[in-house]
Order: sequence, then C-alpha cells, then structure tokens
Amino acid sequence: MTHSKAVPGKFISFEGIDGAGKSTHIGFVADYLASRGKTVVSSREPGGTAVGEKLRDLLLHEKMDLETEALLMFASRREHIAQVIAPGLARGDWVLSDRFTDASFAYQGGGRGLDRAKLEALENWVHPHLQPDLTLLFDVPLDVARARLDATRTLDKFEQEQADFFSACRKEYLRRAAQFPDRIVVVDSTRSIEETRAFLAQVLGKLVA
Ligand SMILES: Nc1ncnc2c1ncn2[C@@H]1O[C@H](COP(=O)(O)OP(=O)(O)OP(=O)(O)O)[C@@H](O)[C@H]1O
Ligand SMILES: Cc1cn([C@H]2C[C@H](O)[C@@H](COP(=O)(O)O)O2)c(=O)[nH]c1=O
Repeated sequence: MTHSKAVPGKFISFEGIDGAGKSTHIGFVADYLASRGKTVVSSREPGGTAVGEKLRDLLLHEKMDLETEALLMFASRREHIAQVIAPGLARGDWVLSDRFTDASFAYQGGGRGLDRAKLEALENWVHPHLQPDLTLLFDVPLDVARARLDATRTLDKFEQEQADFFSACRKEYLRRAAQFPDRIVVVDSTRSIEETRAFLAQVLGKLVA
C-alpha cells in the first residue's frame, strides 16, 4: 500500500512510449479483475474528467511552452485525483489509469528535457502521498512502437515527435523502473498479445491474492 492513509482500493497505472501496446491491455486487466470480484474504474491521463478531457485536447493538439505543458499535465492530474482516483480508492475500487506521473517524468523530463527537480516539486504538490500500487511499463524498441502506430491512426502532437525524443522517453521510463523496482513492473511488449496477457495474469495474481 503506497497511500499515506489506509484506503481499501488499489491503483494501477499503465505506461510506455506511444505505440508500446498499453491501451490494448487495459481492457484485459479490467476483465481479469472484474472476474475476481473487483469493481474496476478505467480512466486515462491527460483526461479522465470533464476538465481533464478539455486539457487533453489542448495538450495533444496545440504547441506550447514546455513548462506550460508540464503544468497542464499536472492540472489535469489534480482534477483526476480529486474526481476519480481518490473517491474510487476510498470506495474500495480498483482504479486503472492509462498513464500517470511517470509519463510526466518520461515525456516532459526525458523527452523534452525539463529539469527533474521541477517535476518532483509538482509531484510533491499535486499528490504528495499517492503513488500507484502497481505500474505496468510496456516496453518495446522504438521501431516496433512506430510500426504499430503507423499501422493504426492519425498521429497527435506527441506521436509526431522524432526517434530521439522517444528514445529519451524510454530511457527515463527504464531509469524509473530501476529506481522503483517494487512498484514498476517492466512488461516485454514485443511478445504477442496472448503471451503478454499470460504475463499480466501472473503479475496481477500476486496483487489480487
Ligand atoms: N503485443 C502486441 N503485438 C502486436 N501488436 C500489438 C501488441 N500490442 C499492441 N499491438 C497493436 O499496436 C497498436 C498500438 O497499441 P496501443 O494503442 O495499445 O498502444 P499504446 O501504447 O496505448 O499507444 P498510445 O500511448 O499512443 O495510445 C494497436 O493496433 C495494437 O493492436
Ligand atoms: C500523462 C501524460 C501524457 N503525456 C503524453 C503521452 C502521450 O503521447 C499523450 C497521451 O496519449 P495516449 O495515447 O493517451 O497515451 O500524452 C505526457 O507527455 N505527459 C504526461 O504526464
């Protein structure tokens, strides 16, 4: 339990560079948990609330100053915690979030080069006592992620970034996985969807037990 006050619910975040495959597996995780009697809330960042979805639209489509981008990510997060995450955990739900603060360290910190101390200050302000119970970091080489994205959709502002940007994001994600080994589980997302599901079931089995 990584919340300062004991809460009955659990919080799982899903991370990875764009195209790594995390969104594909959130539905599987939700079904797995529901089949074991858990009430599941699935959400995302930026977004997850009415205000957050408006911020998401700005963040994914408008060019802006790097610090504005970081601040808006944390503004969306603050609203998400207040409206969705904290109430869900207090009810005893299992809250699944497609991205959380590791993404700010990876993208605004690693990818864009924002000073890590500024991100830590924002983290300490916005959620001083809340961390996910488990973070699933979907990891793939850049070329695999890019091929998956190119095959599927029109690219947003972040997805249009170049390889060196994603390389720096991935490096920061993996650095954080090494820093927080008890929380972050690296998922080898080069494997097939079926193999990945089997691995996720093993990881979740330990948390549900
Ligand atoms: N293990 C896998 N093997 C092959 N294809 C996969 C695998 N996982 C996901 N895909 C495919 O890759 C594409 C991107 O997956 P997905 O949308 O889950 O990525 P994502 O990490 O959530 O990306 P984003 O962060 O940009 O939303 C989808 O078409 C999905 O079907
Ligand atoms: C939370 C968060 C997200 N981002 C970026 C990462 C992605 O490129 C987009 C979200 O799109 P997705 O398809 O829903 O994953 O936003 C970021 O840069 N910083 C953050 O804190």
